[in-house]
Amino acid sequence: MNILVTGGAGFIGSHACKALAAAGHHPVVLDDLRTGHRRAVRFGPFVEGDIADRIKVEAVLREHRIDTVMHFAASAYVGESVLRPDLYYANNVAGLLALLDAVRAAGVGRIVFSSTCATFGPADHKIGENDRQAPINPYGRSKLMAERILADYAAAFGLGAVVLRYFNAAGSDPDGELGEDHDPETHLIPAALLAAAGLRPHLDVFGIDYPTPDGTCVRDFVHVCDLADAHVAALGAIEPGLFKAFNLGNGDGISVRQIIDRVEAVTGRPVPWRASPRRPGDPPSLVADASAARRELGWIPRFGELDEMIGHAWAYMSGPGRMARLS
Ligand SMILES: NC(=O)c1ccc[n+]([C@@H]2O[C@H](COP(=O)([O-])OP(=O)(O)OC[C@H]3O[C@@H](n4cnc5c(N)ncnc54)[C@H](O)[C@@H]3O)[C@@H](O)[C@H]2O)c1
Ligand SMILES: O=c1ccn([C@@H]2O[C@H](COP(=O)(O)OP(=O)(O)O[C@H]3O[C@H](CO)[C@H](O)[C@H](O)[C@H]3O)[C@@H](O)[C@H]2O)c(=O)[nH]1
Repeated sequence: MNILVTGGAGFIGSHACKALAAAGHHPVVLDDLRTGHRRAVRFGPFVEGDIADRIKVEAVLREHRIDTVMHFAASAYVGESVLRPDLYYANNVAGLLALLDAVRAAGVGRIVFSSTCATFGPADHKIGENDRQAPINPYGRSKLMAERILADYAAAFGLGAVVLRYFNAAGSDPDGELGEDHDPETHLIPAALLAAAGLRPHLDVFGIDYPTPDGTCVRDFVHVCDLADAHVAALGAIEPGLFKAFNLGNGDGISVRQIIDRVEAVTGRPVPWRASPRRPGDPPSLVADASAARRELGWIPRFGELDEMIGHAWAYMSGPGRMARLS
């Protein structure tokens, strides 16, 4: 299939392109490089552009005879969304509407969408697809609005939509070709690795007084290659006029303190850290029940071990090219 991958120069989108190409598909990347990298586009053509540019997007869809759109492009930082909600609603909601105009105009009827556990509110149990979605930050609300738009377009226009709600993406391509490369790096595991590498003086632990076993936030980490595999599987689940959503995680709740311990064990280096105030918008705990994805998509995570995720991320970060860019 010919697949338009918006955000394919980013962390998860680039890994999805690799998996799609390995499965015999043809990924075409559309990305404006606001947080992604040209060097991460290696598995098909690259078009530099904004998802909100309807004319360009429609032309790309027609030129490459696109069957399916995989929509990764978004603004995706919880903390930033609290400070700049305007950016999040513009890119994640208005941007999606523009993209969907082009998709309809070009007669493309299939979409896979990157959603998030941030569309759920705080929960004290593993979160299933039918749990109440009550986001507590603008990022999560923008993604929930996007889900609702897709569901309404499926019902009204016959669009086939599969929504994949990732929990916390982690790790990197075991071949070392791709990895997480954000500037500044705000995600927990790479931030802890930077502290272990001596490239940050310390890791700030945002809140040590949460109602969790050790007082720090709990998340469910899922390997980026397992997320990529889920996208390949999702292609077979798209049905005209239907909206389907799947939660993707390993079902293991891991705290920030536990991440520090495992990063120290995997790297063999200390992670200096200090307690800092809570980060606005952070739910105490988010852990997935991904049984529907296993059952209906046949999704079987290959890299469910946390140490392996940290090891792959560390191998990528300590590789010569990346280290040279960081130091
Ligand atoms: N990283 C996570 O843990 C996580 C968890 C849940 C959901 N998600 C979602 O997965 C998707 C990918 O996240 P990521 O971690 O790879 O982020 P990323 O920032 O690495 O990738 C996003 C890519 O989209 C591009 N982009 C953004 N806005 C664009 C626009 N208007 N036009 C064209 N390109 C644009 C960026 O340049 C970048 O290459 C996002 O939709 C995010 O909300 C991520
Ligand atoms: O330097 C840091 C970075 C993070 N954290 C904590 O570690 C946890 C995980 O934070 P991340 O920023 O790594 O990830 P988030 O859970 O905020 O966000 C990620 O998962 C979200 C779903 O919750 C979104 O989908 C988003 O795209 C993706 O970045 C949070 O409790 C955060 O406060 C720290 O203590 N110190």
